[in-house]
Amino acid sequence: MRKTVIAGNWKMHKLLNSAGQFIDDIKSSVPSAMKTETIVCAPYLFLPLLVEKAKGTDIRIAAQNMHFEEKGAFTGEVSPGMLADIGVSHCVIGHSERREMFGETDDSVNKKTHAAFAHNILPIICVGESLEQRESGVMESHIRQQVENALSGLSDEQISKTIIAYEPIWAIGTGKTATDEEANDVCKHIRKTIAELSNQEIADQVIIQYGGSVKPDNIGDLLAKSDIDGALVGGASLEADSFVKLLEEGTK
Ligand SMILES: O=C[C@H](O)COP(=O)(O)O
Repeated sequence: MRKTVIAGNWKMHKLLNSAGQFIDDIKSSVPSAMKTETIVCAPYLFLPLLVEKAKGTDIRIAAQNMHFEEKGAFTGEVSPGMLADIGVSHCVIGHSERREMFGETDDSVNKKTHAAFAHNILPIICVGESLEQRESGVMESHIRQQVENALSGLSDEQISKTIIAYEPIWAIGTGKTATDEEANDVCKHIRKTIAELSNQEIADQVIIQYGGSVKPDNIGDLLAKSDIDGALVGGASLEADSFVKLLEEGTK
C-alpha cells in the first residue's frame, strides 16, 4: 500500500517572513506522515529557517534544485552535501521549468539523482510532455525516455524510494488540468516503464505524483485513481489555507 505524498512547490515566491509564517500556520493541520506525507519545496534561502520550524512535525522540507557535484568552482550553485547538512530531506530534480529555461538535461537529472541518494536526499523527479508532443503522438516514448534516463544506474532499492512527478507541461500554471483518466494513464505508463527497468514489486512501491493546476477542488478525483499517489502543487500551495485543504483531501 503506497502512501499519499503532497508536495507544495513554491517556485520563486514568498519572502523569509511569510515563508516561516506558512509553516507556523499549517503545523497543527499536517496529517501523520504514516499515511500522508507533507513536503514543502522552497527557495534555498528559506531552507534553514523552514527546517528549524518543521522540527518535531511531520513536515519535510525540500529544495527545488541542486548541483550534482560535491564541491568546487561552480559559482551560484548549491551542493547536495550542503542541503543534507542543514536537514533537507528531498529535492525536486528536472522540473520542466529548469529543463526549459536553465538547460537541465536527462543526463544532469540522472547525475543529480545519484548525488541526492549519496546524501540520503530523496529525489522528486519531474517528467512530462509538451502539448506538441502529446498531439504528435510521441508522448509515451518521450516520457519513457525521461524515466529510463533519470533512473539509469540506480539500485532497485533507490528506485523504490524515488518519487516521480508526472507534470504535463501544458497543464502547469495554465488552469488546464489533465483529466483524471489522462493523468492516470500516463502514471500507469510510468509504473510499467519502471517495472521493465527493475521489476513489478519495485515499481509498485514507487510514489507517482501528478502536477499541473492541482487545486483543492480537483485533487480528490486525481488521488482516487489507481496510479496517482500524490500531487506536486505550485500555485495552490502558496497560501496556507489552500495547502491545508489539499492535505485534507490527501488524507481522505
Ligand atoms: O511544481 C509544480 C508544478 O509545476 C505545478 O504548478 P501549478 O500547480 O501552479 O500548475
